[in-house]
Amino acid sequence: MWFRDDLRVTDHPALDAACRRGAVLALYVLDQQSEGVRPLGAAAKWWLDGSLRSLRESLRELGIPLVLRRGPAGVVLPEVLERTGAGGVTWNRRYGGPELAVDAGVKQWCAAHGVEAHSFQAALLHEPWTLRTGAGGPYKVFTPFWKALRALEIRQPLPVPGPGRGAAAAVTAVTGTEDQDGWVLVPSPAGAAGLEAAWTRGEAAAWERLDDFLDRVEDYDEGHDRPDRDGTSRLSPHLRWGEISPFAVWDAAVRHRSEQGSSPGLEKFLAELGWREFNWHLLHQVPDLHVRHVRPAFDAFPWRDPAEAAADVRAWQEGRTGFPLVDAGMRQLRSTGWMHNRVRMVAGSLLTKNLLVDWRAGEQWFWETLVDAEPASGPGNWQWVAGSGADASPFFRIFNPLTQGRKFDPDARYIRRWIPELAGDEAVDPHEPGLLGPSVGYPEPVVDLPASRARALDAYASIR
Ligand SMILES: Cc1cc2nc3c(=O)[nH]c(=O)nc-3n(C[C@H](O)[C@H](O)[C@H](O)COP(=O)(O)OP(=O)(O)OC[C@H]3O[C@@H](n4cnc5c(N)ncnc54)[C@H](O)[C@@H]3O)c2cc1C
Repeated sequence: MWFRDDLRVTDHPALDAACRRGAVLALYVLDQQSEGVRPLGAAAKWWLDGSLRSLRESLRELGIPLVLRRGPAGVVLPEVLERTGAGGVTWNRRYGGPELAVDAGVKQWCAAHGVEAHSFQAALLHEPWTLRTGAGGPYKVFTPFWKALRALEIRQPLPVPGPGRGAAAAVTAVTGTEDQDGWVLVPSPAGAAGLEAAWTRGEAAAWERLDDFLDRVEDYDEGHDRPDRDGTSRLSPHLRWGEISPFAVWDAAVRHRSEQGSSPGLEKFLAELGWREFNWHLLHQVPDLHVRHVRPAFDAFPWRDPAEAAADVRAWQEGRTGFPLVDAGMRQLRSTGWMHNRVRMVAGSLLTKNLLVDWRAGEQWFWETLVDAEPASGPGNWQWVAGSGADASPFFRIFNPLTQGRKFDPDARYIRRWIPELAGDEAVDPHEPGLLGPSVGYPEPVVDLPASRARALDAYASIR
């Protein structure tokens, strides 16, 4: 059984199928080499490290050994299958272009060598090729996509397989496993202190978070846009790593609804799961979504020259733009590997519109620093923010980061939490940083908002 972005034992169709068939060996391949597969960012590696350790424990309880290997999966899989003499291999499907190519290669090898290969749907509520518009094409607009998705049946999650299906120790010995410590997924444990403080990785933690969130899902409608509150589920890294399946989340939410009654909060939450699906379906249509514009007109967009914009990009990365909501978010990101969705949108708008920096630079930074970084919702949302994506926010919708701060962090609790320079004097309004001057040690704004807004609109006019 080949584990990938599905580091769990509950609702795991590939594990379930393998256990029904015979003795099971679990394999995880750290593949940073196959063509086109994007090497993981630092925060993602940190998450993977803990998640794999947690998975190993869950599998141990089932008596299933976990073998760890590194290298191109198209080479490692055949080698492991040959060494063990396995009659079959199962996995849950992935949807990124390079990953699909790797999986197709392994399937081909299996067919040529008399090894059965079976893949399963586990990461998405519906396969990207099953949802089609009336004209037969893929959806490019969220609302009809969501309507179509909801009209189809969603299967029930599977239980954890029964114990006693693990392969014999001799099989593991012949395969050879690598030592996870040797992978050095976390080069600087001290540097990961903020991540450690913010998260518990693994399947049990994912379920705990879901249960805790559903107790307050009724507040989600009002609270989901407020970074100063604990108003969202924070399930994104658990979903990213497949520690919990979307089927399990959906099922729990729907059961909550039948017990407690419907609420706008719960419906909004289900719709966010819909946005996750929408982005994965989009990735299936545009496999190089992290570099290719969904709207080709943006290929001619006059982004600023990277060398000229470098200092501004650094200020943005380090949370020193002089716009408190954005800086609070960028500092939250650096410290915890996560940022509130509203702040992601405002930070993205400042970078791509006021600073006129190519969204791909922002996406790359998020890829490096987010614990939930993934190839669909990352680029999909960046293109949404930049205006180049499917069903995107129009380019001329340029957030004012100061107004956004006042609206969504009215008491400046979020800002004060992440920007100590602005936390000291209660009499000072952190939403007006320009008035504070450098005396508090907080930078002046990197751009003039009205002038940069006008520059962005001119740039957009040039490609229309
Ligand atoms: C510029 C930008 C980059 C982003 N990059 C990523 C990314 O790399 N990975 C990622 O998972 N999300 C990304 N998002 C979407 C969103 O910000 C996060 O999914 C959300 O903040 C996660 O917090 P949560 O789990 O508390 O979400 P909740 O509000 O509790 O939502 C529940 C789940 O729905 C899904 N979801 C919610 N909003 C979105 C959305 N806009 N798009 C897709 N799925 C969504 C997530 O799986 C999330 O866990 C990005 C958004 C922006 C604006």
